[in-house]
Amino acid sequence: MLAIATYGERILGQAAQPVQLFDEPLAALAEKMLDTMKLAQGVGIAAPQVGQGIRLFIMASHPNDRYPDAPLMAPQVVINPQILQRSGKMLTGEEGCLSLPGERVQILRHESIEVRYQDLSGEWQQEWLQGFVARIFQHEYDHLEGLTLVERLE
Ligand SMILES: O=C(NO)N[C@@H](Cc1ccccc1)C(=O)O
Ligand SMILES: [Zn+2]
Repeated sequence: MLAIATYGERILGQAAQPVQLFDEPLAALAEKMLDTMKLAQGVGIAAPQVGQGIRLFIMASHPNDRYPDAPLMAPQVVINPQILQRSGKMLTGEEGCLSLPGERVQILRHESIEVRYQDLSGEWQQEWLQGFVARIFQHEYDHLEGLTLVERLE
């Protein structure tokens, strides 16, 4: 569906802007991002990766060829996310990035995080995430800050 920017493209190094309008075009973008992510066998995707410099990403952990052990969750559209708390405990785990095709690297992340974000209707959600889903959230959040796996390599 949408073209995915690859490492080195300017937009991946920029901080994204907060979302203000929770309108139909935003919902349409989220839908296209989900389709694009599924086609690429992904478990998450951030708006800057499809050329949109806004603070929106999708988390959609599900077992597939690339992540056979991934837990199944309903896809979640995350808008204007905040990380409120980070566990002291850190875990190293394997990550890939749709903007770095073929790369799989070991990355250190917080084991659990408390997060707050808006959904497509603008409603605020607040919850604790742990494990692989917390990992995806941290990975996607990095994209909104203009960071990729490359900047996270120890
Ligand atoms: O590139 C993206 N999202 O930005 N997609 C990654 C998401 C991800 C994050 C953390 C661990 C594993 C996988 C993917 O391989 O589906
Ligand atoms: Zn990525």
